Amino acid sequence: MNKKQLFERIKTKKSFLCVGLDPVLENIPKHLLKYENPVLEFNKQIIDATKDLCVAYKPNTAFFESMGLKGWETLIKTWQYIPKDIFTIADAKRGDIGNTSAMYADAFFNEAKSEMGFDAVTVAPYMGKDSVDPFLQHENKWVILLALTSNAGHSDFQLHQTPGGKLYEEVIRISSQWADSEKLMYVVGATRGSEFKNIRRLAPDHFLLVPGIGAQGGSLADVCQYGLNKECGLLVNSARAIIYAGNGEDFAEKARAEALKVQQEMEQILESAKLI
Ligand SMILES: O=c1ccn([C@@H]2O[C@H](COP(=O)(O)O)[C@@H](O)[C@H]2O)c(=O)[nH]1
Repeated sequence: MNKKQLFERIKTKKSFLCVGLDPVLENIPKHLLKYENPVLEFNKQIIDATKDLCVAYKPNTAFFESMGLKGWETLIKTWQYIPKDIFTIADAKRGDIGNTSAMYADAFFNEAKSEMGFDAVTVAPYMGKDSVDPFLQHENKWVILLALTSNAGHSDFQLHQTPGGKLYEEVIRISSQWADSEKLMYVVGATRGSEFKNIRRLAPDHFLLVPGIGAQGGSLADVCQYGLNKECGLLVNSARAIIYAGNGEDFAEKARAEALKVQQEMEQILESAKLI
C-alpha cells in the first residue's frame, strides 16, 4: 500500500487508528480457552469487531515469539486473517548487519518464503544505513524507524545532545536521506506530545507511527495539534486499552466500543483539519 492509498483509506474510514495486537494467553477471556488456539481466536474476534474502525493492525512480534513455535504460527495466521485492504505492521524492532537484516526483511515481507507479507516493519536505526537498506530494498514495503519512543528510558540516549542536535533529531535528519516519505515512517511516542512540532520541522511529509495513547496515557489531541500534516501523516496505535477493554464473553463488543470512541475523536479531528 502506498502513501496515497493509505491516505485514501484514512479519508474513507475517517480514522487513523492502528489497533495493536499484543495478546497474552493469561489475559484473554477464559471462555476462549476451549479453542484449539485461544490466542488466534482472540485475535480473530478482535479483528472482526474493529476492522471497520481502523486502518492498520500492529501485532508486536514479542507477544507471539514468547509462545515459541505455536506463537510464530499464530502470528502467521493472524496476519493472514487481517483483511488485505488494511495496513499491517510487524512491530519487531529489527536491524543487524546487512546479510542478517536481509533475512529479517524476508521474515516479514517475503510472503512466498515466510507466509507473511506485512506492509511495514519497525526497525532500530542504531546500526546505521547498511542495517536498514535490506528492508528498504523491498518494493511497496515500508520501514518504520524508531525515532522518539514512548517509554521513560527514551531520554537515556534519544535526547542526548550531539553536534548536530538531539540524537533522535539526527536519526530523522540522516535517515531521511536513505529513503523518502513514500518508504519511510518514524515511531514517535504519543507521550512525547511537546516534541511533535519539532518533529514536523524535520519530517514534514512522513507518516508517523504513534504508540502511547490508551494504556500509556498519551493524548490524541496533543499528538494531532502539531503531528497532523496535509495527508494526515499519523497512524495512532492503541493496544491494551482496546483489546483488553473487557475480559468476559462480550470482550469483542467492549473492544469495539473502545475503538469506536477513538475513531469518533479522530473523525472530529480530521473534520476540523478539513482533511475529510
Ligand atoms: O515507543 C514505542 C514503540 C513501540 N511501542 C509498542 O506499541 C504498543 C503499545 O501498546 P499499548 O498497550 O497501547 O501501550 C506495544 O506493542 C509497544 O511495544 C510503544 O509502546 N512505544
